[in-house]
Amino acid sequence: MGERKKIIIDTDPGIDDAMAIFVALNSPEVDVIGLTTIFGNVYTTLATRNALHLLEVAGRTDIPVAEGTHQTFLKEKKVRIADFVHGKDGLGNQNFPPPKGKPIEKSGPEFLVEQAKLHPGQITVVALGPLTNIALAVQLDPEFSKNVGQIVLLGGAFAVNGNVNPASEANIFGDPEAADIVFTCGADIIAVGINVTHQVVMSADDKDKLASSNGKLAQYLCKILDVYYDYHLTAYEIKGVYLHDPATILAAFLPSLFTYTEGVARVQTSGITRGLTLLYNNQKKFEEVNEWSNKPSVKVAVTIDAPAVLKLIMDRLMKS
Ligand SMILES: O=c1[nH]cnc2c1ncn2[C@@H]1O[C@H](CO)[C@@H](O)[C@H]1O
Repeated sequence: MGERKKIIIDTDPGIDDAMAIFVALNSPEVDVIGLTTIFGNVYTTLATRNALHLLEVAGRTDIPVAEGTHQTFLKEKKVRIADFVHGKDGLGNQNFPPPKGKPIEKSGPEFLVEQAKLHPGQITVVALGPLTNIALAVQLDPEFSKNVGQIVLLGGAFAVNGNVNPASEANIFGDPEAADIVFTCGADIIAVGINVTHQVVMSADDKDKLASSNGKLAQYLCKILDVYYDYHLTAYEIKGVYLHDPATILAAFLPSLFTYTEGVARVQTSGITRGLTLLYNNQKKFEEVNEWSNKPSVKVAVTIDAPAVLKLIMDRLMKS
C-alpha cells in the first residue's frame, strides 16, 4: 500500500464526531496528524476537552490537539450550540473525568496553516463542524487554499431541507459567513451534505452488534450513544441514528463510495434562509453576471453507497 494520507480533523465532539475520530484512528489508509476544535455541538472549550479525552480513550495521546476559535467569523454573530443532540457534555451525559493532556500552544487556524505549508498538497482537512477555523486559515494565509491538499467537509443540505430549519444544515448555520468563504476559496473541496448522510442509519440492531463486540472503542461508544438515539426518536421518529461525521471521514480516503457533481456553491447569509447552501449546476449560461459567476467550483456528494459505508464504519469501530 502507498503512504498513508495525512488528515487533520476539525471537530466539535459530539457523539458522531467521536465515532468519526475512532473510525479514522482504526483506518490503515490514514494517519491522523492532529485535531483542531470548534464550537457547534458544544462550546469550543468543551470541544477541546472532549478531543483530548477521546484521544486518551483511544490511547493516541501522541496526536496534537489545537484549540480553535471560540467565536464566529463575524465576531458579533452568536455562537449556536446543539447540546440537545449530544447531551450537555457533548458525549452522552457521561460526565467523564477531565483529560490529563493539554492542547498545543498554536491555535487551530495556525496549526492548519502551518501543516499545509509544511506538507504542500498532502494534507486533507476533514471539517466536521462549522467552518470558522478553515475560513480563518484562509484569511491568515492567502496560500492556504493552494497548500492544502483537500478539504472534505460535512455541511449543507443540497436540494433538500436542512436540520436546523427547512433552509439550513447545522454546520453551515453555525457560521454561514465562514462557510461561504471556504466554498469560494479555490481549494479542492468535497462537500458531504445531509442529502447523502441521512441515508446512513445505524439501527438499534447495529448498536446491539457494536455492544457485543469486545473492541474497547465499540464498548465506549455504546455508553455514549443513548442520548443520540433518544434525540433521533424525538426529532425524526426513527429508531436509529444518522452517521453524518463517520460517513464524511470515509469520503476523505475512500471517495469512490460516493458520486459527485461539480459546481459553484454559495451560502445565503441573510434573511429567513440564512445558512442555505445553493449549488449552481452549470446547466444554463445566465445572461447577467451573478453571485456564482467566476467563482471556483467544489465537488458535492450526490449519491452514497450507504450499505458499504455502514459496513465499513461498523467493521472499523469493532476493531480493538
Ligand atoms: O437538529 C440538529 N441541530 C443541530 N445539529 C444537529 C442536528 N441534527 C444533527 N446535528 C449535528 O449536526 C451535524 C449534521 O448536520 C452532525 O454533526 C450532527 O451531530
